[in-house]
Amino acid sequence: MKELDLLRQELLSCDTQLADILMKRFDVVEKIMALKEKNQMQILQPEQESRQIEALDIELKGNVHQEEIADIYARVLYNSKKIQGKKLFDYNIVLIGFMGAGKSTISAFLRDALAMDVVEMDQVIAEQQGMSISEIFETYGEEYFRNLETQLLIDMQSKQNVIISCGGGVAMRERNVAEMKKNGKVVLLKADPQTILDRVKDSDERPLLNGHKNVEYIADLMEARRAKYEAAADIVVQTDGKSALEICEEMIHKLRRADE
Ligand SMILES: Nc1ncnc2c1ncn2[C@@H]1O[C@H](COP(=O)(O)OP(=O)(O)O)[C@@H](O)[C@H]1O
Ligand SMILES: O=C(O)C1=C[C@@H](OP(=O)(O)O)[C@@H](O)[C@H](O)C1
Ligand SMILES: [Mg+2]
Repeated sequence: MKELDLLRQELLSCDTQLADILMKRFDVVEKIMALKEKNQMQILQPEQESRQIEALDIELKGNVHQEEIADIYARVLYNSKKIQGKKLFDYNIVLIGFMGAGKSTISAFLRDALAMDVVEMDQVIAEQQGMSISEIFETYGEEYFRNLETQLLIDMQSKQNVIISCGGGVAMRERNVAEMKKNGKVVLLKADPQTILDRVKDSDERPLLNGHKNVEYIADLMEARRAKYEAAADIVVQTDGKSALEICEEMIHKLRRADE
C-alpha cells in the first residue's frame, strides 16, 4: 500500500532527525564540560537539571504525548550525565575511609549526578551471603568477611568507570590496596572522631562500633588505621561540615589535577 510506504518513510526521516539532534546534544554536553574545566568552574550543577525539566514541562503542557516525551527526556538526561562521567574519569573511583566517613553517601550522590554505576561492597557481600554484615561477623567471624572483601575487589577489576564504595576495613589489607589500584584511583574520605560519632550513633549496622560508640574508641581505632588509609590514598578529602555536593566537587577537581 502506497500510503503505508509513505508513512514509513516519514517515520524513518523522524528517526534520522532524532539521531541527528541527539548527536548534536551530546556534542554540546561535551563542550559544556570542556568549558567548565577550562575555566575551573563548578562541574556538578544539580539545580540546572531541575531548571531544564521544568522548562520542558511547560513546553509539553497539554500535549497528548506529554508523559511519553517526558519519559524519553529523562533517558536523554541520564545519558548526557553518563557522557560527562565518562569524560571526567576513564577509570574506577575507589572510596575508602573510616566507618561513617561518607563513602556510601558520596557514592549515591555521584551515581545521581554522573549516572555512574556504584558497587557498594557491603551491600553486594550481604546479598551474596544472604545475611547482613553483622550476621556474617557473628556467624563466620571477621577473617571470613575480610576474605569476601578481597575476592570482590578482584571480581571488580573488569569494570570501568564505576564507583566502588569500600567497607571501612578494606584498605587495611595490603593485598586489597594493590587490587584496587589495578583499575582505580583511590579517594580517602576523612572526618574527625566527633563527626563520625554524630553520624553513626543511631545505627547498629557496624558491628565493630556496637558497644563502643564514644569518641575515645573511635579516635583510637582511627589512629590505628590512619597510616594504612593514607598510604593507599591517591587523593584525600576532609568531609566535616561539608555537603555531599561540596565533597564531590572537591573530589572531582583533585582527581582531575592528579591526572594532569
Ligand atoms: N557530608 C556529610 N554530612 C552530613 N552527614 C553525612 C555526610 N556524609 C555522610 N553522612 C551521614 O553519615 C552517616 C554515615 O554515612 P555513610 O555514607 O553510610 O558512611 P560510610 O559508608 O563511610 O560508613 C549516614 O547517616 C549519612 O547520611
Ligand atoms: O571499618 C570496618 O572494618 C567496617 C566497616 C563497615 O563499612 P562502612 O565503612 O561503610 O561503615 C563494614 O564493612 C563492616 O562493619 C566493617
Ligand atoms: Mg558504607
